[in-house]
Amino acid sequence: MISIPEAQDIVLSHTLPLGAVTVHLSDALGRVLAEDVHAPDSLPPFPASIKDGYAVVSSDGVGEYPVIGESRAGQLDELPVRPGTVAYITTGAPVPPGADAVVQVEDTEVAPQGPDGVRRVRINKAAKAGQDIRPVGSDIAEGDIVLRAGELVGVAEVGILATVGAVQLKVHAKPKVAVLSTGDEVVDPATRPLGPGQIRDANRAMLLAAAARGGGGGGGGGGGAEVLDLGVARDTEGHLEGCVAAAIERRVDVLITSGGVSMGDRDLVKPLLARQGTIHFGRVRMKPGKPLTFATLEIAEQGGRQMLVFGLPGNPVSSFVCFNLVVLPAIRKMAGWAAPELRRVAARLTRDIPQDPERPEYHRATLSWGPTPPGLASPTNTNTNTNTDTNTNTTPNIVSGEAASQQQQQQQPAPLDACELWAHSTGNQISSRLLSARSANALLEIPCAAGVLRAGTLVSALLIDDLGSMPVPVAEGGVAVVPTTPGF
Ligand SMILES: Nc1nc2c(c(=O)[nH]1)N[C@H]1C(S)=C(S)[C@@H](COP(=O)(O)OP(=O)(O)OC[C@H]3O[C@@H](n4cnc5c(N)ncnc54)[C@H](O)[C@@H]3O)O[C@H]1N2
Ligand code: MOO
Repeated sequence: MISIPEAQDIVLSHTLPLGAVTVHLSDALGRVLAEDVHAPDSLPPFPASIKDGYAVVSSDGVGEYPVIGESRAGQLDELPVRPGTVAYITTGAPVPPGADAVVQVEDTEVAPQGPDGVRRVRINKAAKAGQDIRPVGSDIAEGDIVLRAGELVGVAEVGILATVGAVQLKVHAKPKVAVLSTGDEVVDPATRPLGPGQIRDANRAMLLAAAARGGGGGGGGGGGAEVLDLGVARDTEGHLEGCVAAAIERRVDVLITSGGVSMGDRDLVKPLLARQGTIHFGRVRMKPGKPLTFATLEIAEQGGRQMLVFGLPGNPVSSFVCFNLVVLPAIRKMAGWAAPELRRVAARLTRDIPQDPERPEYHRATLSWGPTPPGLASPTNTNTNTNTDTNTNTTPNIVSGEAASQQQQQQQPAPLDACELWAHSTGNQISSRLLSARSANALLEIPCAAGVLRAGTLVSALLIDDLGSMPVPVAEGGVAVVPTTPGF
């Protein structure tokens, strides 16, 4: 059996970024740019006022001046401001020729009109040359590369692209991903009541959602695959073969199957893949997901193009974990991500976690950031320890209820450096229990050993969702205990 890092390397070595396609700006979110984007002009394109006030000649200083005109945003007035005069100006408007500073309206007062009927203003504070003016190109200079090929388009990037007028963009194509469930017991989610021996198909809906979401940031926003639902293959060679043929015919880049990859006499996926292509691995040292299978099919009748096939184990949690660990990085690489691997952070366990003596485990957990949760003493070590014994370095003091509440009161407000990421286990980790993936934003990397990792131990965690929706720790009484920068 190979390890997960080996499996990931094999998968990525068979995965190539897809070619470029042109999309409209409105479809760019979550995509990876396939070319550099230049600014065709400067921003601001003219010297622009930062304030509502008066455009002045700075050397004039404090005094009363006639207001010889107005410059408003969107209206270019060519009136020159000569020494001894000022012009009214609004935020974002072009600074008229002759003026070299802006005095905000708060530093002025209306003065009595002159005998000529011209409005006058008193400037109460002398301005320095350049004050409250954004020079031409100070935000973006003409010709600047504002985004580079390989960059992921997020929300701010959409704004940047719009700013420079890039409405047609070259991005990497989205991979086409087909999802197929297998098994005679697996029936449509709409089935009610279930017949004897039946279970509803959880994997297909879940894997379609996971592939469509991709990895451009939790909660959607593109970046995922174009998905195709292939339904459920019955446990016959003929039907399974027909479903794989449908994936080929639809020219998908990736086929994800679930179920039928372990050792049963109806586990037909591996033999079929072996007949039609090359199986690169069929068992991985991991929990859950041991029978994870990866194959490539070369489609002769389609110019020898390659289709990746991931045979995920049928247990829903195994499918979920395997998708994140090996399929998602492949989808990301196809979509142009330069670093498609899951991101790793460190987090401390909030409770003891038993280890598996045979396989390293990807333990589903919800990470949250904050001070030490009630009941755990402040961490004193940064040691990841796999021993079974009660090592004092990794075993926090569990404080009494009263002491815990005193500690909680003292945590108002907690210092920033007393906060860190905490990993809350999702409970029973059996691979059939999909509720163990509920609200999980990380897979904890629990080493293979005959022991227990104690509460307070620091472990590595792979992010499978963004942290923007992580839970907010609250102290007893409902008070938020997440601190801010001192003085904020
Ligand atoms: N003799 C052995 N048996 C098993 C081994 C082994 O090494 N030796 N490995 C076990 C492990 S680990 C896993 S994981 C499973 C994976 O088995 P399969 O991929 O062949 O999956 P199935 O047998 O088809 O189904 C397993 C389980 O999941 C349910 N299932 C399947 N598809 C779906 C679906 N779309 N939605 C919801 N649930 C689904 C299915 O009913 C089974 O309960 O094999 C072990 N066996
Ligand atoms: O690997 Mo299986 O996914 O343990 O249940």
